[in-house]
Amino acid sequence: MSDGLGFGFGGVLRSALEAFGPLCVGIDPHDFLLQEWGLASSAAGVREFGLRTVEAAAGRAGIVKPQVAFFERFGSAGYAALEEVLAAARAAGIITIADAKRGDIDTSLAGYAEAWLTPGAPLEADAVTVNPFQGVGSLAAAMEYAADNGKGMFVLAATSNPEATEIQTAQVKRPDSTVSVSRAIIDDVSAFNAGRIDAGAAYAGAVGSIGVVLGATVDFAAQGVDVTAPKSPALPVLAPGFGHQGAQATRVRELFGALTPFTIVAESRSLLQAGPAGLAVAIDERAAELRAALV
Ligand SMILES: O=C(O)c1cc(=O)[nH]c(=O)n1[C@@H]1O[C@H](COP(=O)(O)O)[C@@H](O)[C@H]1O
Repeated sequence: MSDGLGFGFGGVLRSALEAFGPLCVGIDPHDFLLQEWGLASSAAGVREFGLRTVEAAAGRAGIVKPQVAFFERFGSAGYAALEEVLAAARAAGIITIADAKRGDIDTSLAGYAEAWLTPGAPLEADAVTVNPFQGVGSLAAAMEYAADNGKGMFVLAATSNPEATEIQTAQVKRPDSTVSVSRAIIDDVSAFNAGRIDAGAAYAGAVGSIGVVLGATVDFAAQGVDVTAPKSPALPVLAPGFGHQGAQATRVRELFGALTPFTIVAESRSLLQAGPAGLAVAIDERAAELRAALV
């Protein structure tokens, strides 16, 4: 399968963004939300929560992001619930990002890539979040696997939580410069995407299969992250931190600058707290606000 030229995950993402705008509905069945929704804190509860969220998102948002942790706490029954939620989203034509934040040495990470990104696998998603603490190089084989299968990955680079600043602003020596850890991760992912495009086949509209996670609460300038120049191929950005964590979705262009066209605006609690009866309206309202802000 080709990628980066509009046929792989980058192409799928581009179509979803064109059709629905950048809103990604997080599926985070916290206990307080299960209670508010009148659901049990159980595998059956998270299953129902996930399926109802997919139903509300269908035709309103192009992307959902189930937070694997909230399903995993119920063991195999929780995973069975997650499989159903992922399948329902796929059947509804919604892009799925499994928020599993996996990281390990390359051979073990390959197992995770197989679990989440193999077409037909029980936990098949369109993309998975990964943690580069063991080095972006440890992700290389998995990134190739993703791209070969028309799938995507989002590599944590500048995360939304305040505790991350110390490690992510640490300086890394590169041949020509010294850059922050966040910047180094973004550069490495961008280099991977560029390398997947055949030499001489540069295509102005290409979108990479591998993206980065950049939290909307981060001060990018202070963290050495450059959002002033577009990447080629375009770099998909998963941007949590909107809504409950304080960033305003309507400020997406101001915050993400040249990266805005492929920035995914992810919100979980701020939408989900509308409850099962109000969720569809909440998604419609946020999607419309975003479309208006991006005109
Ligand atoms: O990878 C993520 O999605 C992620 C990265 C990050 O830097 N910060 C962050 O909050 N997240 C996830 O995004 C979601 C945010 O949820 P809300 O704060 O309720 O919108 C949670 O599932 C987090 O695990």
